[in-house]
Amino acid sequence: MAQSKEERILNFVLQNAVKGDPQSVVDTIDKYCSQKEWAMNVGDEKGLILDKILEETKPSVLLELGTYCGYSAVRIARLLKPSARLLTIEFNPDFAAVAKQMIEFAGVQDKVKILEGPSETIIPQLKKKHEVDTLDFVFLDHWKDRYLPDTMLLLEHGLLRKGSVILADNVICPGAPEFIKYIRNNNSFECTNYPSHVEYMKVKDAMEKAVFLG
Ligand SMILES: Oc1cc(-c2ccc(F)cc2)cc2nccnc12
Ligand SMILES: [Mg+2]
Repeated sequence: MAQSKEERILNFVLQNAVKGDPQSVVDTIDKYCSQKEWAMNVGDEKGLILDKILEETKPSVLLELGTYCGYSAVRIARLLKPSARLLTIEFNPDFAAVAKQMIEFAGVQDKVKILEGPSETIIPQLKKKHEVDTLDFVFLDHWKDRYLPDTMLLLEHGLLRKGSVILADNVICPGAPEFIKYIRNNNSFECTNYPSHVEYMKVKDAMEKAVFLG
């Protein structure tokens, strides 16, 4: 079978990054995707915003929606304290297979667990099947029309607590207008916008942070 773009990214990492060094995996993916083939990783510019918010929040239990090749899972895991855990949901089995190898090569597999399937099915299972009480940090980076319904699911299933941080990628491009309209008009959330650019491009984008007030 012809190689996919995601397999080409993985192979470039396996051949050029340092095994067990998450920073080198992040840098190598950025190098490939800025010079050879564009891919929808959060990238280094928005990645630095993600890093800063993680360092301010110091989360222990994290959820990511949209694993893709595992770039942000590795980027997040490299900053987590030893006891912290990241659950990451990926709908596409081919992407999940690449991400699994990426995460293992980076050496962060003890902190990251990939949950394969649709977010609308997995979110309701987090408490009973994945031993989650509440989430400290949620990174929304999957299909933009799922941002609002999945946020509603998190609330409905009591997965957010006072101070839980939701960080959403791509609120300008491709955009998540329904999510933004809801979250900015909901008094239970304190929102902050972080202007940036689409990964590896000059096109404007932004991330939105929403802190749940309980
Ligand atoms: O960060 C992203 C960027 C884009 C994207 C695609 C095409 C463009 F032209 C511009 C931006 C799509 C994404 N889908 C899911 C998760 N993250 C995404
Ligand atoms: Mg994105």
